Amino acid sequence: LEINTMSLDWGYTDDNGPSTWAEKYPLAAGARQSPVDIDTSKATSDNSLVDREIDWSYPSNCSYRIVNTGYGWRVDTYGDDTALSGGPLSEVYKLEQFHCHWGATNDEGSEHTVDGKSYAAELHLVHWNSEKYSSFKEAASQPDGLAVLGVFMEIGNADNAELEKIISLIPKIIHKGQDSQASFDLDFGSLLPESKHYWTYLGSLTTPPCNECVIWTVFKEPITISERQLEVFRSLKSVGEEDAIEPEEGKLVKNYRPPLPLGNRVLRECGP
Ligand SMILES: NS(=O)(=O)c1ccc(NCc2ccco2)c([N+](=O)[O-])c1
Ligand SMILES: [Zn+2]
Repeated sequence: LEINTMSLDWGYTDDNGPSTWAEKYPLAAGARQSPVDIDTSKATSDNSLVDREIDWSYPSNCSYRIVNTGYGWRVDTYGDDTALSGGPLSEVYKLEQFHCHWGATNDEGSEHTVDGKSYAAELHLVHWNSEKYSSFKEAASQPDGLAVLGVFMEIGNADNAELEKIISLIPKIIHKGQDSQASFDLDFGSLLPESKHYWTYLGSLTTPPCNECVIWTVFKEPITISERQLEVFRSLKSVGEEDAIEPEEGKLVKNYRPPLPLGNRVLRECGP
């Protein structure tokens, strides 16, 4: 019996991409899925969020490892001294990890879109409700368990210097499963936009198992990265070193889920 370990049970190709996920991951067909298109005419700026700005606090040494998940890069963080609060959040959430989604060309790649516009990439900072739950895993099964900050990334002329610290490590994790211990000093202020203007809604993980456990906060203002930096993301491979394939095969050129219907969910907006 030859088990073909090469075929992933989900991914971003025509035969295992987002339109097939619900076959193996039924939550993907839920009514509270992410991402969504942010229709700015539907966003309500009611007083429920007035003066409820998002407050984050991350020590620069909280990142300890970067790993190739097969779906992209992910930086794992020590959450102990981190905190995310305010905005739509009723408790303090701790940073678990951050990662990114991108496309094959610069006119796609973000997961959320704004009035139908895609950005070239989208950064996700994932937090969990450590006030109410005792672990990330437990929180990921609760409707208010996770809080993810979404930051749009657009192509600019300059490199993003902080992101460069991550990009410089990517050649060490080209293949799925590879990781690099890295306690780099990261100024998160450069990975988040200056403006705290955001949209927020109740959604899900944007990859299987698509748990509907995320309070999403998407910043309106993008940060910029260079084309070269984005090309480095695209050099990552979705297969392991042992998978004998052609050099050009298995490149992670896209890892974004297209938007799902907002349905009857409320989309709130806050900020100047
Ligand atoms: N693109 S995202 O920020 O929504 C996202 C997607 C998947 C997973 N994880 C997949 C997973 C497995 C069990 C529980 O969680 C995470 N995360 O873990 O923070 C975040
Ligand atoms: Zn993500």
